[in-house]
Amino acid sequence: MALETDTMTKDPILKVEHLSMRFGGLMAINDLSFEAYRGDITALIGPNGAGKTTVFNCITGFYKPTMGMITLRQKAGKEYLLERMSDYEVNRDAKVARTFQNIRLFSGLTVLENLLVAQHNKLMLASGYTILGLLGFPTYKAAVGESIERAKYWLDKANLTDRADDPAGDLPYGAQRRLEIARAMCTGPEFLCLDEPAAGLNPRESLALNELLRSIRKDTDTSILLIEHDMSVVMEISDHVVVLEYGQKISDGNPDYVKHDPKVIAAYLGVEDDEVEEVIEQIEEIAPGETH
Ligand SMILES: Nc1ncnc2c1ncn2[C@@H]1O[C@H](COP(=O)(O)OP(=O)(O)OP(=O)(O)O)[C@@H](O)[C@H]1O
Repeated sequence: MALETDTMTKDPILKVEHLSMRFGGLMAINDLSFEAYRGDITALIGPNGAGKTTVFNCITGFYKPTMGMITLRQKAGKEYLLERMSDYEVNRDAKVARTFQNIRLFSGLTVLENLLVAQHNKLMLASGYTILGLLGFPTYKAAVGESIERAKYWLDKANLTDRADDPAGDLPYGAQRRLEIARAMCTGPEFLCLDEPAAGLNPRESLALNELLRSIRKDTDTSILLIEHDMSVVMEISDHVVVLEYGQKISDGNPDYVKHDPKVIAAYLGVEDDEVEEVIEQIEEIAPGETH
């Protein structure tokens, strides 16, 4: 299969090798291999039921795959075999953060509190897990200051500073999505997995999301893997796209390559491979230049 990405110069942060996941008689993921590169926004796309969320759940320790290896290599070179780790360890040790299809904020806490709670682990570590630590340790005080600075930084990046004291549950939907991403960023992840971040957003909210994701790519060392149905988001912000159908990879490359891949067109239009040429001709007649 052609891989239209310049893989020679790319540094993989995530390697998925021969991943399979069976649910009873259903092979949800079947011998899937792909890489996500450091600093990139990689999109995992495919029709409904293709297996995208299952891949996410395997990467983030929510499912134990039936077979296969998932290796995350941090910037400093340390490697983690994610398929052997719990969801908690994947987050704490490998520094992989995620969001879910359905929003999971603390809706009764304020926006700022949500960002501070996300840094609880770091603060407890700095306290030495003792009351004396909380009261007197300079390391704890420094960690508190750092957490507040980090929260302020992500409030600003997510364009939520003016809503900092409002309950998270009162925010419009698009702002809640950005808050979830800001909260994940407050944990200082090396790898951020976003499950349909643009789902249900209006065009303006979608633009604000794109801006936030671009600023993560530009201003931080965090690499992003996202599942997305909204093709305008995928094509606009992704560096690399992996396409699944029935649990298998059908295309892998840069957005332009994937967009014109007949297999991808066929999968999305729900036609057989041998009908693709005919469909492409029809598309060419309706919208010249949209296909090769
Ligand atoms: N816990 C589970 N138990 C049984 N079957 C499951 C489970 N999770 C997913 N599946 C099945 O695995 C297949 C892949 O599902 P998955 O949710 O990963 O697809 P998806 O590409 O994320 O779909 P969508 O775009 O609709 O969210 C589906 O047939 C689904 O019904």
